[in-house]
This record gives sequence, structure tokens and C-alpha cells, in this order.
Amino acid sequence: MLAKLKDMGEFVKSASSTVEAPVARRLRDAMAASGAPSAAPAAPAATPSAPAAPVSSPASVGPKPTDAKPMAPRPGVPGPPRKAVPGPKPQPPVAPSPKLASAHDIEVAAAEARATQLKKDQEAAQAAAAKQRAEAKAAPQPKPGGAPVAPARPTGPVGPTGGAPRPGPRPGPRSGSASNNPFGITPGGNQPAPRPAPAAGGAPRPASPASGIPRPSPASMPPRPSPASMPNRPGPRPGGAPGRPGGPGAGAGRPGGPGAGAGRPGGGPGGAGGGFRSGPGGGAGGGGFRPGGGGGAPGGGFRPGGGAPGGAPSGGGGRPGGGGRGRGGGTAGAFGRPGGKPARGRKSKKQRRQEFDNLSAPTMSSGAPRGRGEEIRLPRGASLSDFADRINANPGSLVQEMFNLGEMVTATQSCSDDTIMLLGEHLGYTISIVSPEDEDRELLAQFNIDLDAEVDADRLVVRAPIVTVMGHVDHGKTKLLDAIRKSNVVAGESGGITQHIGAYQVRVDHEGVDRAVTFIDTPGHEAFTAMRARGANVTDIVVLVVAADDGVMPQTIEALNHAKAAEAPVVVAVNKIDKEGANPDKVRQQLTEYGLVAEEYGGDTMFVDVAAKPGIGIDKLLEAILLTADASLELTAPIDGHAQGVSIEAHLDKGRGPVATVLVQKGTLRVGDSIVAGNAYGRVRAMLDDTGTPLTEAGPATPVQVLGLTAVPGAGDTFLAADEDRTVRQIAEQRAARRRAAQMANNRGRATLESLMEQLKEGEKTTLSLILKGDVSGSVEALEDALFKLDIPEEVQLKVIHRGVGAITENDVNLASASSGENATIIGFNVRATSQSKELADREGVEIRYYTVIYQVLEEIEAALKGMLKPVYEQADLGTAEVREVFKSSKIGTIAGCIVRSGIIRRNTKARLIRDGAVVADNLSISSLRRFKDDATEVREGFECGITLGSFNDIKAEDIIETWEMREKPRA
Ligand SMILES: Nc1nc2c(ncn2[C@@H]2O[C@H](COP(=O)(O)OP(=O)(O)OP(=O)(O)O)[C@@H](O)[C@H]2O)c(=O)[nH]1
Repeated sequence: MLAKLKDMGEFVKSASSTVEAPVARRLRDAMAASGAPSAAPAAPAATPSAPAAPVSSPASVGPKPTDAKPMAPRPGVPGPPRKAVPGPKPQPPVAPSPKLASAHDIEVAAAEARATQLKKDQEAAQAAAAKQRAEAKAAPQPKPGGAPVAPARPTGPVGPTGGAPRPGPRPGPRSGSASNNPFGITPGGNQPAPRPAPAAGGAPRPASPASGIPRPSPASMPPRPSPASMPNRPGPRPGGAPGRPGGPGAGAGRPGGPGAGAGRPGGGPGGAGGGFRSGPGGGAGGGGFRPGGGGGAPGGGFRPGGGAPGGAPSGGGGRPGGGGRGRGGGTAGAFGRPGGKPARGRKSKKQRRQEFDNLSAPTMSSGAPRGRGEEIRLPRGASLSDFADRINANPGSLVQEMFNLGEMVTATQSCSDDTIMLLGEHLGYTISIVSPEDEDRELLAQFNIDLDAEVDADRLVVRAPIVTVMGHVDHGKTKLLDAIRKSNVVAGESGGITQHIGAYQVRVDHEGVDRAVTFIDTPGHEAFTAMRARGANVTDIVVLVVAADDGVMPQTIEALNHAKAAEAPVVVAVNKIDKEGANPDKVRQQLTEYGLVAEEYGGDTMFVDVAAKPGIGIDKLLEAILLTADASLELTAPIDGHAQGVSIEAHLDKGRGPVATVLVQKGTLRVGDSIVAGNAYGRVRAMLDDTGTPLTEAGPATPVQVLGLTAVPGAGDTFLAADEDRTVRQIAEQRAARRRAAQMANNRGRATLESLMEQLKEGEKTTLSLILKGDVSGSVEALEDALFKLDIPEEVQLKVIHRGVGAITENDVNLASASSGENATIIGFNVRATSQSKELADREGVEIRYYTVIYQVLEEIEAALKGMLKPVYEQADLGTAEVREVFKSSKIGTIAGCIVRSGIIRRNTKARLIRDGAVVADNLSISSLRRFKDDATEVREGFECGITLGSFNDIKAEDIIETWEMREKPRA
């Protein structure tokens, strides 16, 4: 009937399946037509012992008997065949029927017999397979090579019941197939999948799809051990980690894979032998889900409880090759790094932590003596050795102390004031940093020279007041001195700015007495502030020049502050009263706010209205100076004895060598005297006054030009004459050494541990190295000061590697080319390079730049420094366009019909699309821009245009297209 149904095209699974009424009716009809009794009940179930009638009819639907046998499971194949034995099968003999059965009966009987036989075959096959597995478990066999052999698939249409054309669900336990393993690990190589043993272990579960081993799924897995959950040193514990209790069938554990022998024999009570991924039922013995690797080393495997101790000697757990770390080894193995001994040279975390702790631990006694607040006088820039000398300590101990304080200082390195103070405080001393003046005094004391020695009153003579002219730029200082001296100094100046300090003496007929007044001309530009300050120090009276048409300006106040600092009385010269708009009263009023109250307003400051250019009021000014000097100063000085004074300015003269303008303050300077000025020394070869007249001697308050020095002294350096050449030389040398040390101390700053990194990073900085050469030392110093006051960006560094007076020589060029990194640039200020040095500079690629005006130097250096910076870019908005309509083109994509709302829309600029105020896409590009049908490079506000944004097509009406470009940001 089944066959008939099949012929009819109806699928009925088995003889007991329900058949629907229409089908049943049609079947009845069909059977009736073929002559079979339509309602014949199915023949009683045929059994092998009661075979159905022999089927001889070729029309028999059943398969012909053949010799083919059902495919037996191969040895080693886990489980019985998944399908019913395919194809032809030997048919059991059909029992002869007492009465001639109808064809239908015969057919039914044969079918049932076949079904019964099939069932038996299946059971037999399952039993055989189970037995094999049991045998295999009991006696491990070498792994056969190759992949597990899959059972033969049915080749025929006969299903387990002989009827179903499609294979049914796989009966029986699944073979260990990599595909069933979510981790792609083949359990046990080619061996059958490890089965969690039932309580008794050994027997496999009944073959049934439902009873197959559930696939290991993350959900069914035991919680993954995390380092935190790992017991400390799980390995060495006998018995392994407590883990999950193992089943009693631990012994059934599979032998470990290669390397398992490395495992410690598990002496434990067969506990958690199940590795990390034992299947349901767990505790199937030492064999974890994974092939037994080299786990079981004393350190334990990767996973707690997976180590050898738990189970069989084979020590199943652990990852293949994972190899537990050795006793005492790190946890590195847990993260995939080979465990065991730390690699040579690699420090353990603990070691590193200890090292770090030691780093920040200020310990270790240096043995440096501790003070009880004793005062220690140290010169500026002293080294730790100098300090150690004063306190009878080992310099090394102070180095150690500084290290403990977090600064690295060598014994001979000159230290900054802060460093020395810090160390002094730390050690219990009171440190007094000796000022350069005091230091010099101490130095001179070594040569029995006392600058401050009391002088007998009878040796004192009246001296000329020393006047410094100060004021704001262009308020007329030089012109005023010019007017006083009746010589035109302005005409000789470059750019109209005073470049250096000049000192002159004028004679004035005051109240019938011929009096001398010495003037120091200080420049008014800010760059010369330092020189001005020095000028004020030797000054008796300050003449503050204020232009009546300009009033009090910032540098007027600055000059006033210098005067106050020097405690010098001030005479105000209200200049340019000849000019239109001049308001001298306003100047008086303004200066009242700064404490300078004019005599006519009840104060004690003399204000004199002058006009330097036409020479108005000069006499009155000189008179006011002398009156002020007489009123507030006692201007006397010893005229005998060794000369002392200050170097006002100095330069290297081509024919005459170093020329210094000095102001004698005490004693008398004579030709032939041995003198030292700063660190320059020599014998006075000749002396000239401010008019160029040779002098043989110069008394107090007299400015003279001195020839005969070995070097060019600095502006503001003190000078003194001594008996012997040797003395002045030694003083000069010691001063030079101290100056170097002080300079180094200033430059170095504090080298702390923190700043070390920054210093290392300094390599990334861009450095502009300069060599400054000028005509006079005052200019060079002023230029250097001004350069360092420039607002230099942090990323770049300005270094003056050498400064000097005189022409640019080959030595300068050599120094420039030898400077580290880029060549240094040579700045020639009012000096030129010799022809040889020019050639050398060309060869060496050293740049020489010449200047005569200080502004230019500053401007260009600033520009150069800023030019050395990497450009900074910023987004600059160009314009916006509103999308009015969107067109789709198969060729071009989406075209936005826009109207430009602001700015300009340019082709190829960057764009962003904004919808409802939110940026939908950025960094797009205006790939095409059209006005009607023509391409356009740009479209201005108010015009319509078509825009495409490259491959970006998500454009909608009312979107806004903003365009922008990256522009270099000007640096402040
Ligand atoms: N009309 C008029 N012009 C003056 C007077 N004094 C100076 N000037 C002019 O002001 C300008 C500046 O004069 P300087 O003497 O160079 O001024 P300074 O203060 O020395 O300038 P720096 O050296 O740059 O600080 C020059 O052009 C002078 O001619 C004056 O009394 N009347």
C-alpha cells in the first residue's frame, strides 16, 4: 500500500501513519482497480521467524535480495551508522501463508518484515559499536591517522524504516567532529570524542539523537577561570585545585596526548580531573575536553583544576603545550607566554616595582656634616666643591645629598643660587650668596686692595657731578647732550638711535665759578635698559628728558624708576617746548603722580623747559643740575692714590686695539698705570678726553678713553689701577673665571629628575644659534639682552654661542660651522667680515648678516624664530549653500541644487553636510560645481549652483553644505 501510495505520488511515512480521507479514498479506488481488496487489513507483522511468502514476482516493490550486507561500523568509528543500512539488504524469508495472500497482503507483510529486520540490524550495529567503544576505552589504542571516518551515508532511498527517502536525524552518539566543536579543537586527535561517563563510567549512552553529548557551549561551560579566581600557586598542591568534584570514574580518563608524561603523576584523589571543559556529567577523569597537553607540571596548568593532580597520571588538563610554569615561576604562562623561567634580562613585575620604590626613596646617608645654622658665604655660581671646602666635607657627599634631594649635580659644576640654598637649608647652614660686588671686594682684598677704605678729609677734592640723561625714545636726549656739548652727535648715529654709552664732560660757568659737569648719554630705546641701569649706578644726578609735545611715556617712568633705585636726584628737562602743541605744564602735572613735584608747585624737583634743537634753556638746565648737586650731594673724591672707576663703554679699534671709555671715580689715572677693567687688563698706553685730546692724567669724575688693554672690557665693568702688572693680571683672570662660572650657573638652571626628561626631549627643539659681533661692547651686550627679551615661542630656542667686539673673523666662522646641529648665524652689528672670513663662510655655508640698527636685528631674528616653527593650520569657513532640490543621476550620483547662502562655494574645497543642525558628514569634497550647464570654479553668495559631493549621495533638500579649507594660522 505504501508502494502504491508512492506510485500515486503520496508520501506516507510508514504503515502506521494516518492517511487522510481523500487519499484513503483514492488509494481504495486504486487498489480496487488493481484488484486488491481495498479494505484489507494489514497483514500481521511479519517476523524473521515467520517470513512472508517468498516474493518471486519481479514486480515486487521490495528490494531484491542481494549478497550485500549492511555496512558494519568500522573499527574505531564511534557509534553505529547514522543511517539505516542503505541499499539492498538480504530479505528475510517470508513465511508461507496458509492461504494465498493477496498481492497487497504480501506486499504489506514484506514491508513490515523489512522494517523489523531493519530495526534489529540497527540495534545490533549499535550494540557492536558500543562494545567497541568500551573496548577502546578500556585499552587505549594508538591514534589512527587521518580524520575520523564518517559512517557511510545511505545510498538508497530507504530510511531507517525503509520508507523515508530522507535521512533522519542522526541516531547514536555523534562522532567527534571538529565541526561540532565550537573551538575547532579535535578532541583527542583522531580518537573518539571523550564521553562523560555515566556513574559507572565506560558505557556509552544509548544512541539517540536526544541523548547525544550536548555540544559544549559557552553557557554550559563552567565559569572561565580568571587570574583573580585562580588560587595562589595551584600547581604545587597535591590533588590539584579543588575545582569541580570529579566523578568517580576518573580512571576512565583518556590518556593524555603527547607530552602528558611531563605531568606529575596525579596522586590526588581523582578529584577535579575534568579539565576546564569536561562535558556534562563532569568528572570524566583526567581527560579534559582538550587533548592532554603538557599540563601537570608542578606549576599547574592554565586552568585551575585542570592539572594533572586531579586525575589520571596522564594529567589530562592544561592546554597542549601550555606547560605549566615551573615552581615559583611567574604567571606569564597564563597569558600565552611561555612560562617557566623569566627570559634573560627581562625583569619581573615585582623586581620592577621594587626598583621603582627604591627610586623614590630618599635614603642613604651621605656622611655630609650637618650644621646648626652657621653662615656660609658662597659666591654666585659656586660649585658643590666650593661648598664642601667651607664645611670640610667630602664633595661626593654633597653630590649624594643633592641626589637625594632630587637634583643631579656634579661636584665641580657651578650651581644656581636655588640649588645652593636648597642644599644649605637641607644640611642646616645659612647660605649667603655673595653679590658680584662683594665678591669682587673679597677678591681685591686678597691683593690688599680696599675700594671702600676711609679717606682722610684733607685728601678729598670737589669733583664734577656725573649726570645721566634718560628718557623715552626720541624725546631728545642725544640732541640735548649735543646742545650741551655743542657738538652734533646725532648726525653720526645709524638710524638716529644712540647705539652706545658716551660720556663727556662740559665746563660751565656757574655763579662765577668754572665748574665741570660730566654727562653720560644713555640710549632711550628699551633694548638698552640694562645699560641704562648700569649708567644710573655711577650717576649722581639724572636728567629726565620728557618731550613737552608727547608727555610722560612708559620709558619715562622706567627711567624714573632707575633713578629712584640709584637714589639719584632728578632734574626734569621738559624738551621740545619750541614745538607746536607742547604743553610743559601737562608734563609737570603728569609727573606729580610719580612723586616728582616741581618747585613752583611746592615740591623739590627742578623742572627746566628746554628746546634742545634750537638750543633754548640749556644754560638753565646746567644751572639746575649744579644747584641740585650742591643742594643734595656732597661731591668729593680723593684725588690721590690708585685710580678706580667704571668702564662706560669699550670697543675694538682696528688700529689702536681695545679702546675703553672709563670714568674715573677716585684717585688719578696716569699713563703707564697698570689697570684692570673687568677681566681685561694692561698698562695705560695713552689717554684721550672726549674731544680726542691726549691726557697724561685724569682725576675724579673725568671720562677718558684708555688705550693699552689686552681685551675689551664690558660696559659697566669696574676698573682699578694697581702697582704691578702681575696683580692686575691675576685679578683679571680670577674675575674671568668667576664670570664664566656665574654664567654657567645661570644658563644651566636646576637639573631635577623631572626636568631630565625635558632635557632629553630637547633634541626635538629647534635651536637658532647666533654669534654676535659688534663695534662696541655696550651694543653687543644690549643686543644680547634685547634678543633674550624677545617673545620666543617655546618650541624654539635661541642660543648665543659667542659674542665679541670687532670684525667678524675666521675664528667666528669656524665656531659657527662647528656648532652642533645647524650652523650658527653670525650677526655683524656695525662690523663687517674680513675677506678671508667671508670666503670661509661661503665655503662652510655659514650665514653672516649685517645690521646697523638694532630694530632690524630684533625684527629679523623674531621672524626667523617664528619661521622655524612648524606651521599651524586651522579650519577656515568659506561659505555655505542650502540644498533646494536633489537630482539623481545614474552617471554622476546625487546632485544638490543649491543656493549659496553666504561666502563663496569653491570647487575642490572641503565640505560638511549639515541636516537639522547636526553634521551628517564631514571631510567631504566639492567634487563638481556647476552654474547651469557650465563648470564653475566658484559661486558667490545669492547664486544658484549644482554641487556634487564625490561619492556621497545622502543629500536631502534643506540640508546645508558648509565649505572650509585649512589655512595656516598666523602665530602671535
Ligand atoms: N623741534 C624739536 N625737535 C627736537 C628737539 N629735541 C630733539 N628733537 C628731535 O627729536 C628727534 C629725536 O631726537 P634724539 O636726540 O635722537 O632723541 P633721543 O631721545 O636721543 O632718541 P634715542 O636715541 O632714539 O633714544 C630728532 O629728530 C631731533 O631732531 C627739540 O627741542 N625741538
